[in-house]
Amino acid sequence: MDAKELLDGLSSEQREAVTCEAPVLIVAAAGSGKTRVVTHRIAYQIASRTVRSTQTVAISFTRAAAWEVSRRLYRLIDGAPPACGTFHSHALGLVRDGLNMLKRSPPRLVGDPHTLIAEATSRLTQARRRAILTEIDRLRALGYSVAELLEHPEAISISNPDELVAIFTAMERAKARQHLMDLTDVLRIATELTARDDGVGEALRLQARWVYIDEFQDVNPLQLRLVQHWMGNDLSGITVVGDPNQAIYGWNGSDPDLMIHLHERIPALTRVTLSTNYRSTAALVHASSPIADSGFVMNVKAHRQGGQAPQLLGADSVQAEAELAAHRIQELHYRGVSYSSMAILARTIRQLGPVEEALRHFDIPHSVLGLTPLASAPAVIDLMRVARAERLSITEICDIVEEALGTSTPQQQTNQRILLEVATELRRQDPTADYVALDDLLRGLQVKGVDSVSVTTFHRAKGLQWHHVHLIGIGDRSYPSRRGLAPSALDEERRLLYVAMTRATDSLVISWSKPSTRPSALLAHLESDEKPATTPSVATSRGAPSMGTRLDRWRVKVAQERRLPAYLVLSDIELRRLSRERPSDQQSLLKLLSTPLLIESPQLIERLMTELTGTQ
Ligand SMILES: Nc1ncnc2c1ncn2[C@@H]1O[C@H](COP(=O)(O)OP(=O)(O)OP(=O)(O)O)[C@@H](O)[C@H]1O
Repeated sequence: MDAKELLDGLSSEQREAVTCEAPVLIVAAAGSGKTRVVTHRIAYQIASRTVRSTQTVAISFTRAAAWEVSRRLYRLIDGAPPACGTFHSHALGLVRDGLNMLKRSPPRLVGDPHTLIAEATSRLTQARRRAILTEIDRLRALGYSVAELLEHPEAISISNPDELVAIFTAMERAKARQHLMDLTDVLRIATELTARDDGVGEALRLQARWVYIDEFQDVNPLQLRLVQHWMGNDLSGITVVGDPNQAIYGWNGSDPDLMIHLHERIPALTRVTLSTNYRSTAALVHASSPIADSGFVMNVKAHRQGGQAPQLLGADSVQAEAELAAHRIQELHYRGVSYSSMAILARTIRQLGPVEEALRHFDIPHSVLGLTPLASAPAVIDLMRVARAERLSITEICDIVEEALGTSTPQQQTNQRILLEVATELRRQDPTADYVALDDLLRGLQVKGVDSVSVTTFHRAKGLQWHHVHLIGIGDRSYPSRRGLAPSALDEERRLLYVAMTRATDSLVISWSKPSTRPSALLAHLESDEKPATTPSVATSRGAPSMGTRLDRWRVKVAQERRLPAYLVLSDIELRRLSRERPSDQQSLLKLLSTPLLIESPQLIERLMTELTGTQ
């Protein structure tokens, strides 16, 4: 595409973000088209010869995001696109190239360095061990070495810092002894190599004259330091895009202040704001915006007008809440909504269990934690099983997929081709990748053409969107969790809820279950806008269950007897109608029903009547 074409279809603020001169900070609201802007900006600058592709680097936060950027650039750029990858994949490339030039072999990569210090931590309780290791990870992400910590023990934020330093030292020694490096070391070694005052450093620095970083709010000091050295301490060619309101990786040392105060490091920085949300209806933007306010006011505007405010629902138990979500999904699907345009999101992986169970119970196709139908397609499962069993490298995987393509059915080939495309791109980004990295990438990918509900965590939902989203576990007693009560952690939980709420394009349900009796305090502004809805699963506060709860239990019982989804026995709409109208005879009951199963079964009508009138 030529430079002019690349501006087609962009709003005026997006055009400004694409065309303005670097260095630039693009502050982008949720749903404001960050990926479109980043990819069009890179392509535009290459097409207008402002930057050279070979000296350009695009950095994303996840493999899935890097893959998406790379995929789009292939379509937008005539010729070879620039290097796209995550911080770690770029850093691995630098370590490999740099050490190669120095004729040294790179240390072997170890996934989890904590496994190396089992002995040094064996006396500790589980909780203390976890606290120390988490704190070591945080300090390392901030760039601290053992020597630096000895000079600045005040940086350690847990009790008995000497114990932490001793364990940190043991970990570093174990890695050195076995010639190992972990992912944090990869960033550190890459930084040292790029900072070298010799031909090696010079050659590496040539790669990064222009750098584009997406999701900049999640950058930690170690990552920023790498970029700074890689660019030869000249940040004039940098473009960063992000939203401080979506910073959710504090545990990894990331700090939205790095973005908010970037102009202090780069005085020539131009700031462009993308304040229009193209994703969500005005009602949803209105509902999520107050949560976003973290001293970084953005005044988000909605491109789409109208819409419904989020629905607030309470349930009796975690299981009832999960069933509620499943019912709603089934009902929407019944009305023609595709499964893949719906998602159920939770704060923690643990909360997804009951949801998965409820969806399985109702035979609703779903993908948990982004394990997409591509990853679960039989042809892909078979190949990945071989890859895992034989611990194949990415090159070997590409070979076996290519081989399999020759003998597969056309149906198998569709998924295998996508797999090959993904594996080939991963090999290009990171030739040292293996089956673990590919597995990881496949989990994060949304594949078109297969219909299933996404069930995932708030963290993993970042950057994605669905038409209808249901957030579970957002009650006054459960969100934020007790762990989130320190002021900085509380801020992060608030931002996390903001990320989750802004994933919905059209409708959003927010639910909770006992012991919570109302929505999280973070949603107080919604409660005053709209009285929380009562739901089929809500029980009265004390004593006898409400009519809604009784009818819901009744339909679940009948559904189980007949091995049917509950919505086919009695839909949510009918259930609410019956709770409200309370018909006292069969004739008025029949007028309120539309589900064929009930209408055609005198026996069920009689049982339902008994339930409604409370006679046993
Ligand atoms: N100029 C535009 N006109 C119409 N739709 C647009 C425009 N720009 C972006 N969109 C649409 O808005 C939606 C959100 O875009 P995108 O996912 O890139 O947002 P984002 O800024 O990355 O959001 P988030 O940070 O919340 O993940 C997408 O459906 C995209 O196609």
